[in-house]
Amino acid sequence: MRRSDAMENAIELRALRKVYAGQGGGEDKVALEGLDLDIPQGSIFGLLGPNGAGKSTTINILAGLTNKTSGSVRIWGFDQDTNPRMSRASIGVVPQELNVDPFFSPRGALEVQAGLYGVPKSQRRTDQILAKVGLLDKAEAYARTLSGGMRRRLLVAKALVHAPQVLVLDEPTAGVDIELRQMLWDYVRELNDAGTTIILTTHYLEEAQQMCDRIGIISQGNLVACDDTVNLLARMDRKALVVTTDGTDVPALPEGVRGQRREDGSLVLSYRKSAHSAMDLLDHLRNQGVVIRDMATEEPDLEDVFREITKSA
Ligand SMILES: Nc1ncnc2c1ncn2[C@@H]1O[C@H](COP(=O)(O)OP(=O)(O)OP(=O)(O)O)[C@@H](O)[C@H]1O
Repeated sequence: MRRSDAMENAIELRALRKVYAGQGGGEDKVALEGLDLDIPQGSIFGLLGPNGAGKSTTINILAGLTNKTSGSVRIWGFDQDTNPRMSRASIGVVPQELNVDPFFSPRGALEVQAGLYGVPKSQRRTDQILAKVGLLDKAEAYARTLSGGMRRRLLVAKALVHAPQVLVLDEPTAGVDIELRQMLWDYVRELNDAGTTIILTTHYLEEAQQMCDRIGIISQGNLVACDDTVNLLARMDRKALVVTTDGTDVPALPEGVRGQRREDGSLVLSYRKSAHSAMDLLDHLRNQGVVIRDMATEEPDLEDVFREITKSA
């Protein structure tokens, strides 16, 4: 099938199913139950889910590293089955594991990768990419002498040699220090601004909230939520009132309101926006004789959304 010109999605998954065969008479494992997922062109899309949800399986199928059991995968409008060459050329994947060939220098590794993808010598941008990821001064170093952070950057560079329209990063900042994380995100934003669609998985929900304009949540092989980040947050009916009080106990609270002391001693009241207001709760506390020194309200974050959605799923 040909690439459709009216394409708006960088990725389209339909009824994507993956069953891992049980080893040595063990039970089969259904990792993806039949995933339907659209990832819009130009987005920074976060694929989230608890451990074992099926994120890596999805990414490995996109990368062509794992065979799907059934369903269809379209990358940049190219069907993976009927147009494997073009669909593969449209995507670059930065794997989770820091596997780099210890005997290649970064420059050598990029040249080999470019060869694998059939990038003609005249079109290679090896040193430009190395400079972008801050590895130009290490271009000739043995990969085995690179630090973890440098290896991560080398893997990003490798995924970019064929200038893919879609870049997938599987847990790119796991175990990465703050400085490198910032540099990585700056670069990812730069690539996105230049038109690359970004898909990432991360366990840092705060990071996903900051980086991703759209988020899909997988749980037990099913897509349980998929929406723009702002909509996901707005969907939450929860809010929190944080008060500094004189006492240290948690007073009696109206039904449906959860109260908890934080380590700093502040009292957090978590409530449904549709059922209570901060003003009601302040009145309630005062009526109980609680002396309030300071107050603030907090909107829900992605952590709350994630907890709520995966709990009900
Ligand atoms: N090669 C395999 N053989 C058998 N089962 C597998 C294999 N790979 C993954 N699984 C199982 O499939 C399910 C989904 O795994 P997957 O690695 O896709 O989850 P994940 O969302 O990436 O998890 P994590 O956040 O822990 O990386 C899990 O139950 C896992 O144990």
